[in-house]
Amino acid sequence: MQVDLGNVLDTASVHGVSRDTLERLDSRVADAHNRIERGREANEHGYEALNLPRRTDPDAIRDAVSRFDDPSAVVTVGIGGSALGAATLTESLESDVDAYYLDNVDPEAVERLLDSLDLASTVVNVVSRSGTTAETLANFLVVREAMADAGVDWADRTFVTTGEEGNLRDLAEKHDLPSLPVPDGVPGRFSVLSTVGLAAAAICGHDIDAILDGAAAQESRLSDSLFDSPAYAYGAVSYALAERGMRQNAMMPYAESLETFSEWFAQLWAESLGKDGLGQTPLRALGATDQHSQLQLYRAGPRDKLVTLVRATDRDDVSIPETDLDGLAYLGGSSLGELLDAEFEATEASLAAAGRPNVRIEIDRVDEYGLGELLYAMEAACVIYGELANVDTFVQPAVEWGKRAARGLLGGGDFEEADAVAEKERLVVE
Ligand SMILES: O=P(O)(O)OC[C@H]1O[C@](O)(CO)[C@@H](O)[C@@H]1O
Repeated sequence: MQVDLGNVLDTASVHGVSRDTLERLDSRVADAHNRIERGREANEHGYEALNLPRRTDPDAIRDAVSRFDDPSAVVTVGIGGSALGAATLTESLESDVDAYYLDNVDPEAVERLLDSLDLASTVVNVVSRSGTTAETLANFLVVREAMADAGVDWADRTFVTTGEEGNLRDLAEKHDLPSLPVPDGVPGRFSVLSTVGLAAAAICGHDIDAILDGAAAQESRLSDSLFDSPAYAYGAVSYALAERGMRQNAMMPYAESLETFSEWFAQLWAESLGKDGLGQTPLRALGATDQHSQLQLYRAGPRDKLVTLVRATDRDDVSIPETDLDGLAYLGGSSLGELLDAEFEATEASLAAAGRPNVRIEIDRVDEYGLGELLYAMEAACVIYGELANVDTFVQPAVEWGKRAARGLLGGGDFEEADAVAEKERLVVE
């Protein structure tokens, strides 16, 4: 994996950073790295996430899911970091096992999925660190009833990934369900390289050792200089640009298989860095498609965005047939991969020509190793950004208000937040 910072330098973009600025920033990176290393060595909450490549036990994960012989599908019932990491892995890699995610409570979508499944050959993986998340538990109760209605012994097709306490742990113990622990000290958005993200990947037959090997490769690159660590280079430069007004970061992978990665990145970046009025808003984009929908804004809209362009340098390819159609001969005999690369490089240069900062991230292939590298590097980038911004990267207190309001609206307790919902200001136009 490599990161190319060329187009964020002040020689390439307005609001860019000078090499002198990067050198000064590097001394702050050294301090932040030392703080991170102390946190890792002490297994401190959050920093522990960066120890996962060495701490996660792939054999324990494989053993736990080995009981489910030859499933046709796996449904992960979870939300946020309890679903997005697994989804990123399974939707980036090919498998004979269909992987689905119930990470919302849209009744039509839940019903449509359950109606489509052969529940007798489906594995259900219920994932919740807290074991109390309303959406996850509600969906599990619906799935359990659907399995019972289908004459399927739900306890025989279900395993649970959860903390040591909470409703889900109680349920697992009550019904003697197979379960996997969630790692202590690792917030959900940082847990993809643990049981939380790797169990579904293992059920789908993916090489979870290679995922961890890729992550370990990026772990080995963490250093006291951003010039020696792709992860720290990306995180530090993202921070420096946010300080210069680039308060949005468009994550734009040029690979359909990385579309869900952008969703995972969005939670990681938003929930970690959106604190104390600070943060950098992650935008989800996909190349080359969003050149035809969002590039106009990125290139000619407000000068408030960093664009992160991601691609694999090696991929399977499809030839474009020769053609005698006027004006299209230049495409004939080329390939879709060559066209995708040309679009990537043209978009990169187009942004630079308009003085719009952009970073290039390249992995070799979208395979288990490459995904492990990319995911670990983004987590480490997020951690160093949080240290430089001096925010508490590993908590998410702002999400609790809405949870209390929703629970109160459903009669789950007396919460003043629910009262506030009833007092909404109204100006209705029909
Ligand atoms: O794994 P849990 O405890 O169900 O939480 C799911 C998600 O909800 C959040 O706690 C936010 O509400 C995320 O940080 C987390 O990934």
